[in-house]
Amino acid sequence: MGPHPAVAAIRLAVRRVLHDLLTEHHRAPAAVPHAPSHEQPPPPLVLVACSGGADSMALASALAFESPKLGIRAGGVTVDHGLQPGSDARAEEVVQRLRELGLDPVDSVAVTVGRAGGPEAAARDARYAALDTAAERHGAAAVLLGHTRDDQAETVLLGLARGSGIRSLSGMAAVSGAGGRYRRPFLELDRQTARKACMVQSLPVWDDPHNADPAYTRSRLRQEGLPALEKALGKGVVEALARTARLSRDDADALDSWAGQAEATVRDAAGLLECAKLYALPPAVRRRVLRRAAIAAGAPAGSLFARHIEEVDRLITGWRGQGAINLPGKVVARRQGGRLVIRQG
Ligand SMILES: Nc1ncnc2c1ncn2[C@@H]1O[C@H](COP(=O)(O)OP(=O)(O)OP(=O)(O)O)[C@@H](O)[C@H]1O
Repeated sequence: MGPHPAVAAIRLAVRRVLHDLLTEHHRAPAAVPHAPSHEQPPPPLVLVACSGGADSMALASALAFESPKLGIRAGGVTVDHGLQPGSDARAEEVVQRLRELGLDPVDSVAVTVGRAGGPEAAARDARYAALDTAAERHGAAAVLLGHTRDDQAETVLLGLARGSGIRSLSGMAAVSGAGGRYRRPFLELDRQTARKACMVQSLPVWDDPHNADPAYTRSRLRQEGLPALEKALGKGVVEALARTARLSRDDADALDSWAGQAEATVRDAAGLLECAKLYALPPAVRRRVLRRAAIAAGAPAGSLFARHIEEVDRLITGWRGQGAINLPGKVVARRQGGRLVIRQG
């Protein structure tokens, strides 16, 4: 008898990602350029980022099962955010469970969570910094994350509510981070499947109280928002939102690339943006050109919002002699004699 369907599903999702990694690994140029060609590169190491929750425990179990069959080494990392009493002991428990699955090396990394951008963003920043460091320390080819289709649906809704365009509707990428380090094998898998896979494999899981804490936006969306949407629109809404993410990502990528090409055509010989040429661009392309120019001038991408760009855009499309626009990073945009000047100071 084969494995339970939920276990088969998580293993298949991980196997696909491991296959991709192996293919990339064998295509990559040798780390030592003049090494004799008969020397095989060492087998790649893949780490699982594990909180001890159902999604990442299911991921860890599937990685432990699939990796030896492909000659891949598998390890794990758990991050202790230090936000709850006893979090260090829980992290040690996660380490224990990962070792019991046969993963090696397994690290527990304690981080200090700052305050920048709110508690959720600060914890995420600290976590990714710790995962990056762990991946580099071990020379890992990839770090697997347990985000599911439900997480993706939540991310799309959060992006929609921000009102900042299709890039924020495109959710999380299956591959992201420096050199494509982060992989999300469960992005097309629902949370219930991961939970079920843990249950039938008798894997103990830890339910993070933050996930149910109404103080957090994502928790409210998870507990109240999505269930209400499913009630109103039907169960298919999660899948539809995940599809929206995939389609929006392709659209956003295409528009970004169009804007990259358009930017060169709207600059004069001195490199200044010509307002008349900007005006002639489709609004979606023009706004992207303006965003690129603001970032190139020193505006931090993370604090440059759609409303900033809309204001700069009005210097082109709603010109009535208005003054300079102040942007984050002390960047100023002003219109001068048919040119748009965006620079710091
Ligand atoms: N403390 C942590 N240590 C290591 N990895 C983490 C930690 N918290 C989250 N991750 C990684 O990020 C993914 C998404 O985390 P998030 O908190 O959004 O979801 P979650 O529902 O808590 O996930 P899980 O059920 O796996 O705990 C996790 O599946 C895991 O891969």
